[in-house]
Amino acid sequence: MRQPLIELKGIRKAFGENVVLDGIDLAIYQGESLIILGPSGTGKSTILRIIAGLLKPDDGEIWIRGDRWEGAEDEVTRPIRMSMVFQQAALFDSLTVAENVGFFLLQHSRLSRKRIYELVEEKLDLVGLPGIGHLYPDALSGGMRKRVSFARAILDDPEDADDDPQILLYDEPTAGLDPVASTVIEDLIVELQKSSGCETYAIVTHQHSTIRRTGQRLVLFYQGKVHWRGTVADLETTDNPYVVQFLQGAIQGPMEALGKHQ
Ligand SMILES: Nc1ncnc2c1ncn2[C@@H]1O[C@H](COP(=O)(O)OP(=O)(O)OP(=O)(O)O)[C@@H](O)[C@H]1O
Repeated sequence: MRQPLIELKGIRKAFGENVVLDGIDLAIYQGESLIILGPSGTGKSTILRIIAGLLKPDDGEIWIRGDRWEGAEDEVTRPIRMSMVFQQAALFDSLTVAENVGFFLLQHSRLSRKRIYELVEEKLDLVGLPGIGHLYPDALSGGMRKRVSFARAILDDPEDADDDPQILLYDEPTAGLDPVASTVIEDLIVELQKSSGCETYAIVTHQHSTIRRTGQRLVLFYQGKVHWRGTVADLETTDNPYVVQFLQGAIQGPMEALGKHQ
């Protein structure tokens, strides 16, 4: 059987009395796009932050390429580079677009500033925003800000092979965007899988178009547990009551319309 790039086993996380993840098993395989879906407040962003090493689980194991990973908060021992695109584009308003995209390399790499800005321009071109490096974020639309944050996520140091992102994690990449802007972002996600050098990604979303256009394998979370696993094609045929309710947006069903965490 294929070995997952990342595998989570029995992950548990509570905030005070609020048990958000209750024994989650999840695998991400090389080259796939995994969609984590489910209603609000069910721990989707929390699991992404645990995968990214931004949050430690209370219990459970994280395996990377078959080795147990214990140093979730220890950058030095991280055996894999992941990039995360946050729900809010999380750009610094006081920096130009180019400074935002190049931020990490400007701080940490030995590349010249000229070279970094060339790389920044290449990535801006890749996300369909050539020539906007001199602008400040407040001059951009929400969709453009998202695309800038994608450019930042895929920027790496070409002279440092260890710096290449191997997994991209997207937290609700199309939230708050109109249908046309969502389509642009969804196309970009699919395009980046082919052209950015990082072919593996996980996306948290509850937008139906994003699920269908960018997803391959899906897991459905509800109240801290996985209630369904399948493929995009399976969405058409499954009679799993959680999936049916989710797709129909129905109030009736196993998921509370307004759960205590929503
Ligand atoms: N740092 C934190 N401290 C306390 N509670 C938190 C923290 N982070 C998340 N939570 C709680 O954990 C639960 C799950 O949050 P999470 O953001 O993972 O859900 P989600 O499924 O991504 O929701 P949404 O779709 O609305 O973004 C919520 O009840 C949230 O309030």
